[in-house]
Amino acid sequence: MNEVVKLTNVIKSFQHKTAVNDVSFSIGKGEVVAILGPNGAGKTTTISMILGLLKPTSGEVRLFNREPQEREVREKVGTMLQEVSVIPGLKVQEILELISSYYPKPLPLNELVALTGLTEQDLKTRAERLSGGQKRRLSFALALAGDPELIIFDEPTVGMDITSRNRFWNTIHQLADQGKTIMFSTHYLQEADDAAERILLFKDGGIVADGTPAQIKARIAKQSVSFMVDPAKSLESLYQNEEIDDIYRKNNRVYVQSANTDRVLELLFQEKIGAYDIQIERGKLEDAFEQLTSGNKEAM
Ligand SMILES: Nc1ncnc2c1ncn2[C@@H]1O[C@H](COP(=O)(O)OP(=O)(O)OP(=O)(O)O)[C@@H](O)[C@H]1O
Repeated sequence: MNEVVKLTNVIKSFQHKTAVNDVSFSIGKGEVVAILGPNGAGKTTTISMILGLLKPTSGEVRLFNREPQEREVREKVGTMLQEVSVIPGLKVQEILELISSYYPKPLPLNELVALTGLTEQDLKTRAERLSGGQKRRLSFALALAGDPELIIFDEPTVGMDITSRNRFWNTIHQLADQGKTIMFSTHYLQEADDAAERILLFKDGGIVADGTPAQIKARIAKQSVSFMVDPAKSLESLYQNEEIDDIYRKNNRVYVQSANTDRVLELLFQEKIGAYDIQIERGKLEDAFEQLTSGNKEAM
């Protein structure tokens, strides 16, 4: 495989915290990959190491089979981070021309404008007068200025309105069609599902699932039987059953996940659990995601 990004047993510890704990994965040319996970899962730390902004405590990060800090590697990588900083005193067009001049094969200005939705007016505006949304467009244009082969975004759509969001993802798909490799982090399962062809699901500094959105959904959107029950009632006998994948409580209901819901119903009556208001449901994706990333009986 033509590997663009490769992490091998990467650990990053800060003084009192292991932010990334033994992560390994590789990403091939042309893949669009979402790093998905809740707050503090280690997404930004992982991205910072891929960009060469942080060094791993141990393990190895390689981009194009080289060190992330090498100049020739950095020229092939475009990024838009959470913090957007701009150069005050210069107009948008001047900033773009300046940054483009550092790259060996920059994209022409008109292409940058077409890809990012910058307007004629934006180009003439001084950086310090840009609105939040305009700053983001500039930052997106700067990420693409060097016509990068690998593009990395940390939570790119935070603060974007729906129109900007749609435009952003359309452009990403266009870039993916050109064979660019794209990584982005997000909190939102829906966004990862819509935009990525592969999801790396992070939790507590590790990867708990790696697959296509369809595979991840198939694994987490399991069928379940839900019911109300006296909270004092022990569910121990259910926990011991092999056909049951997981049991959790949400909004006073108990959810029992299993591929065999008929068997769960049988057990409920056999074991005299005292369940009432019983429902059989196909797990909702968002619920399953929440459950998966909030620490339950079984991780994937
Ligand atoms: N410089 C640092 N010093 C100490 N701890 C840190 C540092 N950077 C990150 N951490 C901790 O490492 C863990 C992972 O943080 P990280 O920012 O990578 O998570 P994240 O998945 O990007 O979260 P979010 O979605 O909130 O941005 C967190 O517990 C965070 O507090």
